[in-house]
Amino acid sequence: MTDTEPSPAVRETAESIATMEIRGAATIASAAAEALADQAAAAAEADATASDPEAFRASMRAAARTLRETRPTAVSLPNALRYVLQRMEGDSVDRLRRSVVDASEAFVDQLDRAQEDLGQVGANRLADGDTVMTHCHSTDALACIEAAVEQGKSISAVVKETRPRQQGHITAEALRDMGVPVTLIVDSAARRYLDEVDHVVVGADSIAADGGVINKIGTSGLAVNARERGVPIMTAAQTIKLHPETLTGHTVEIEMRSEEEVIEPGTREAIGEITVENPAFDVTPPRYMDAIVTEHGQFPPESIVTLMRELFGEGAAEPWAEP
Ligand SMILES: O=C(COP(=O)(O)O)[C@H](O)[C@H](O)COP(=O)(O)O
Repeated sequence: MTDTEPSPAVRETAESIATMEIRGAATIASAAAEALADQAAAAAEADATASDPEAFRASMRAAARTLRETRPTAVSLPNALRYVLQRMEGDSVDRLRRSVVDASEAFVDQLDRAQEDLGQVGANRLADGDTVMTHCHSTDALACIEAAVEQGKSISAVVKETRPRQQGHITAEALRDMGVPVTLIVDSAARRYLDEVDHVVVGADSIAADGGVINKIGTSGLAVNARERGVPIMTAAQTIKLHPETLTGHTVEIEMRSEEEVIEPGTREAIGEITVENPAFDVTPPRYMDAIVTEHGQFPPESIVTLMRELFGEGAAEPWAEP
């Protein structure tokens, strides 16, 4: 390993995030934090970095940049890197390594606890006998449904399959395994089924300072339809989904993915000059979202900026940048 080369585990994690083998904002965040702990262990043993604190720090920043560049939309990824790198301290490589490993473990613990806590808050919004509609696969959204089931409430689910990657199938299986009766539908059937639904529950990849919710493509259309049918919609999102850069006017980059996720393999030539676009996420304006459920309680989207300022101050540090 040279002084800035990422460890094999960091490269593997970055590759798995980019190819969506590791996916979903919370899962991406914990994998990134764990990869930094691995980088710290590898750098503490490598010739170039084992006895040079500055070279060790540089290798941690480089690893964070490699992870950061994988997917642009879920802010949980840079927030995880920020959390760990901001706690890197010490004047020897051994102390630096320990601080990174401790911060990584603390981050992952915090993530698990936050999800459990927000699950309780989200569950309080659900009543015995309710049917919920889901979009994509969100572990935060599932935590709300699971907590409701554990409270003894009987919950059913209508699950949108979520083209093009069909993460709805993961949700359907997870709910089935919780004992929740599941009806799987294609995305375009959502409005038809909204009349049979009491709540829509979705997750978030990022939440902007104005309360806009950035989540899997199709969330905004679902939210508008839910409002039109009078069905409440909540976003379950732990606070690592709050996007601190939006406090200073930045917008959230929407990832564009390959056309191969949309068209049948081997059909490109036959399709000819048709342009295929594949945005992975969209923005639901705050006026179409009823509540953002976090580990600190539920918020009307327009007031989330208060929590964001409290947790992140006025903006976002970039501890992975070269000094
Ligand atoms: O949009 C997605 C996943 O998109 P992708 O499959 O493209 O990563 C999820 O709703 C959020 O990431 C929240 O997930 P969680 O609640 O698990 O953090």
